[in-house]
Amino acid sequence: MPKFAANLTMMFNEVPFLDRFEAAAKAGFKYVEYLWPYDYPAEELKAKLDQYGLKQVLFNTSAGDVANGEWGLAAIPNREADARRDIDQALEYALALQCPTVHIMAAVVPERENRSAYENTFVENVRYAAEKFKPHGINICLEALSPEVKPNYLLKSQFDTLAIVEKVDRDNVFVQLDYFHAQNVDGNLARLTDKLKGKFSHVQIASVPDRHEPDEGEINYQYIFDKLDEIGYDDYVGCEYKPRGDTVAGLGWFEKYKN
Ligand SMILES: O=C(O)[C@H](O)C(=O)CO
Ligand SMILES: [Mg+2]
Repeated sequence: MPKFAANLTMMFNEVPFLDRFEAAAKAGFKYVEYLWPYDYPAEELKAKLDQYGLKQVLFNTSAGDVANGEWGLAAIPNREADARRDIDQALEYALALQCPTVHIMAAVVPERENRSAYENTFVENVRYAAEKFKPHGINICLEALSPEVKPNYLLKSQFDTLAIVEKVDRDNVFVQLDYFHAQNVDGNLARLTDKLKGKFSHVQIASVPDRHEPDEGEINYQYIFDKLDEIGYDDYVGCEYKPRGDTVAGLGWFEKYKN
């Protein structure tokens, strides 16, 4: 049965971020993920995890200058120093939070830019991270984002991500399989899951088209959860969705899966 992680960036936003750990634990979650930890000292976040008996299972490297259109630095040519500083900071946080996986964000590729230069930069920066994280047993995930959410992001299809993972060729680098994006871009989710078996190590879920709870929309998540069990997937499933309304009121779907 999947191990569900509350996404504290998207869920429980009825309360301030630091109160969401308690809210998630009270709602029955044992695992959490969120996009970025860097606004808080790692010690403060670890104290919250310990206080409420939660395990951190994922966070991202920096998004960069979001106000100016950046969404990740690791693929931007000539920004390697910034990207590797962010990777080093992510390692510090992953160690402090005892977090097993870091999602390395790539970048938006502006129109008319040389796409292969971005891909090559990303491969080298991910290899740098893979080698720094390996001695600590920390994995890396790379994620495709649908153009509807993030136009011109380097990775669009799950197969773009798989191609980069294979080019990086390090055994602690995997696909982050976000079924919301996968349905928007690739579809054919059952066959896709079979094709990615063994190559993905973190899953995220949300309804399509509205990115709400997984109990609505065009994806039959019960079928997907059974599929994940069938292939022996025993990593985490991040609930990266915008609640329709009150977070707790929307957790009826979770009742039967409480870990
Ligand atoms: O947006 C997503 O689906 C990613 O998981 C993320 O955290 C940043 O793009
Ligand atoms: Mg995602």
